[in-house]
Amino acid sequence: MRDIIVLGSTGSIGVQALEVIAANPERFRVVGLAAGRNRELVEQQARAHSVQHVALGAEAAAELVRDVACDVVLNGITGSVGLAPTLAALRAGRILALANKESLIVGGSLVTDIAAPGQIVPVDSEHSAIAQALLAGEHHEVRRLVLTASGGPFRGRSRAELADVTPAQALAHPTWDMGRVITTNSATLVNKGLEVIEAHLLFDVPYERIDVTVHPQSIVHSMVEFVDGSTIAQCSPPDMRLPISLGLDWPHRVAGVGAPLDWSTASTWTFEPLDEAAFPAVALAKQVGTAGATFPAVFNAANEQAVHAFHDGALGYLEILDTVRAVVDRHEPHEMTLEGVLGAELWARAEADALIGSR
Ligand SMILES: NC(=O)C1=CN([C@@H]2O[C@H](COP(=O)(O)OP(=O)(O)OC[C@H]3O[C@@H](n4cnc5c(N)ncnc54)[C@H](OP(=O)(O)O)[C@@H]3O)[C@@H](O)[C@H]2O)C=CC1
Ligand SMILES: CC(=O)[C@@H](O)[C@H](O)COP(=O)(O)O
Ligand SMILES: [Mn+2]
Repeated sequence: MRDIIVLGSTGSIGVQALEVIAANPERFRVVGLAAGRNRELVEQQARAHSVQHVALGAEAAAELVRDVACDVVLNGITGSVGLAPTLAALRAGRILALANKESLIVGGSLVTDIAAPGQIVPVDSEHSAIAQALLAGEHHEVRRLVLTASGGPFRGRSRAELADVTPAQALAHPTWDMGRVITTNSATLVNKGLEVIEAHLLFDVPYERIDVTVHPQSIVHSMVEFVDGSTIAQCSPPDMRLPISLGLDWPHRVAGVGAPLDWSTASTWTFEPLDEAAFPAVALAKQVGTAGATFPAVFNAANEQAVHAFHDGALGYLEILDTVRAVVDRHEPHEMTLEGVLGAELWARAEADALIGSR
């Protein structure tokens, strides 16, 4: 039996995690829940799962992680506010099933330095796929990681054709049903940029050996190419319950958690290069990832501000990346301490807000 704390229990990842846990009561038990503002739903979840420990807000979530014994902390909070709970889970010696990619990206070495080997289990579908594929060889035998991207709702459009797209259009993801921020990030390809940094930090592969290919069907969740020319891919219908279940009990599989592929009907899987002119986010992410220090935190924080402004009607779609780039270009890196990272984030949010306000 594994005791689980679910952070972000009221969101897309959290709700699906609770489904996996409820369907496998002989294997998993929830011992703590944390949410942001949705008190009604988290209290309902606590009653349904007989959970005594509930927290609201990121600081309270970190406190919950420190105070309540468990085997696994699933971090499904959205945004870099998930950093404190991520650090708390690692310091408490818990397995961290990590959906909240932002905490790893902004924390960088602050997170990787305190994580024991295998302590972070990726829940992000691409990174779960890569972790599964890596079981096929040794680290020194890896030639490259290939992350798949759906391409989002605007795949195939030129930069000019992106000028007038609306928040509602950006939220119409072609293959996944996710929260608002990550869905918007999929539409700008910022999500894929963040995932390249996430892959570098999780798997210790240099940026020049991490590629992105556009695969609109979201069936191949990512791939590892080995030195002998073999490529190992992980494939399944797009359903986050599979990587969530692996996160809860890595590397063991939960029978029936996802539907298998249907090989009895004709289907086509396609791959195409990313249009970097229309979607410059991956190149910018590689630039900030390579620069390191507080640059990834600034990239993420400026993007979070710009995404909120886009949904508030204060910024156009193309201005999201323009704003992020302008903030990154002005950044003087801070020291890689927690104070340095939080200071850089504050600076980036203020800088982004000023740019947004001046438009
Ligand atoms: N959804 C998906 O399929 C995937 C998501 N991810 C990643 O997983 C994370 C969660 O995404 P997703 O579930 O889609 O997001 P949602 O927006 O659906 O859910 C976000 C969750 O975070 C909680 N939250 C927000 N702010 C705070 C806070 N200050 N303190 C505590 N909790 C907070 C929300 O609580 P409340 O609603 O109560 O305010 C909610 O439970 C993100 O990092 C995302 O990138 C990665 C891969 C796939
Ligand atoms: C399900 C998941 O892991 C998301 O991060 C997904 O990858 C988003 O799809 P995009 O490939 O469109 O960013
Ligand atoms: Mn992903």
